[in-house]
Amino acid sequence: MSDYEDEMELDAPVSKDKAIQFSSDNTAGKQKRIVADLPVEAEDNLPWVEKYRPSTLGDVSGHQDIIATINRFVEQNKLPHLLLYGPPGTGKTSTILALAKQIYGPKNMRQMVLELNASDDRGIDVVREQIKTFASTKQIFSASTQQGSSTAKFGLGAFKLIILDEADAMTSAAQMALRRIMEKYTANTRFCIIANYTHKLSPALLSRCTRFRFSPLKKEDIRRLVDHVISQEHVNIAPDAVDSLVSLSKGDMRRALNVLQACHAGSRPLPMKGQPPIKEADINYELITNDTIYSCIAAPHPEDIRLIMTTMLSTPDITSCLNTINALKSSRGLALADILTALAEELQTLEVSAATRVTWLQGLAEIEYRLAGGGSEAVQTGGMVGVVRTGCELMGEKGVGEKMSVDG
Ligand SMILES: Nc1ncnc2c1ncn2[C@@H]1O[C@H](COP(=O)(O)OP(=O)(O)OP(=O)(O)O)[C@@H](O)[C@H]1O
Repeated sequence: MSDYEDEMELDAPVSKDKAIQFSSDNTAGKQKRIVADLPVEAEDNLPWVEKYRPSTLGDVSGHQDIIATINRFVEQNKLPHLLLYGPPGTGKTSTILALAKQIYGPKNMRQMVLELNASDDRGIDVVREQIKTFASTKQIFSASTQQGSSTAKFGLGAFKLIILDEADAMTSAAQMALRRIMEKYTANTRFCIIANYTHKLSPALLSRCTRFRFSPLKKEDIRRLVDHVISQEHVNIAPDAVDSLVSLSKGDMRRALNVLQACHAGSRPLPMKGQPPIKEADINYELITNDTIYSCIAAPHPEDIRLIMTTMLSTPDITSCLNTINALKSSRGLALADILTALAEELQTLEVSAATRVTWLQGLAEIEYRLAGGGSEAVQTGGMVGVVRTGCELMGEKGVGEKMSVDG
């Protein structure tokens, strides 16, 4: 799509409802995020992660300290270069987009914000050409014309904003080039670097930014948005399934929303007597259960993990132990990597001697490492049984057996 067509699309008549629209500008070979007004129907078709993306800083779940500090920067008109880092799906991109919207207002974001996904555009040419061109051009409107933004009040409209998403994928040459550009254009540009890992970023770049770590979201923060989406989208889900969804998301809001949407899409409307329903809210969907959530996430069910653990702890005969586990793995379609994660958590709940615990943790960590490096699933399954049994031998059969009977 040409820039001209982009403009036409933004100028098209629309309803009052607004949403962020994404567009891939293939001509420039880069991803661009475009803020546009969308009709309500178009908004309905968005994936829930986009439909419910926070549109103001106040909508961002959790990270209260970070949001408060960023708000203070804006109030004092002292926005530094930012580095937002942390695990996926915790709100880094959402936070900076909400901030940009607050500073410039939705209408001016296209002129004032350049968003580059460094995974695609990681070369030195991008830094040299695209960023330099954008950073060096002057803005074409004054702060006072920016409707619906806090810019006029705070005078931040003087700055353009460059968002470098997934910057840890940039080459080191591009990072070197970037640090010069950051310095050169500080008078009229602020950079926001987003990354999962800071160790892949050059120290020179790190020292130029104020860093904020986005930790995995707390369960209550995920639950609040999940509950909101459930009621907005009329999802029919059992309460214990919501609990499982929230804890299996492990602090990743994107994962929680994607799984919820996938499960909802998979649940069929129940047959109704009389007239067919007119509104979405009137349709009754099949109940989403705990099992639906586990199979959608492809996580092993806690009962299966408990059975695997009990088998290993109580069966000294390694061959029959392996046969039972392999049969369960193939009947339930379980992957060893998933079993290891859940098993390590489950073993932690047992009261065992320090020597046994160390043997288990160290051994499982090694197996996970070998598996990630391409080790054979069958051989490593044997390794897992060996590690757990070695820990049991250290305690003597009685110790572990007694604990298992206490836990039931
Ligand atoms: N803190 C949050 N509050 C509300 N919604 C969130 C939050 N974090 C993530 N989300 C939801 O998850 C989606 C993905 O979030 P976002 O793109 O901000 O994650 P990210 O931390 O930048 O992840 P990545 O490192 O993978 O780029 C958003 O569209 C939003 O719907």
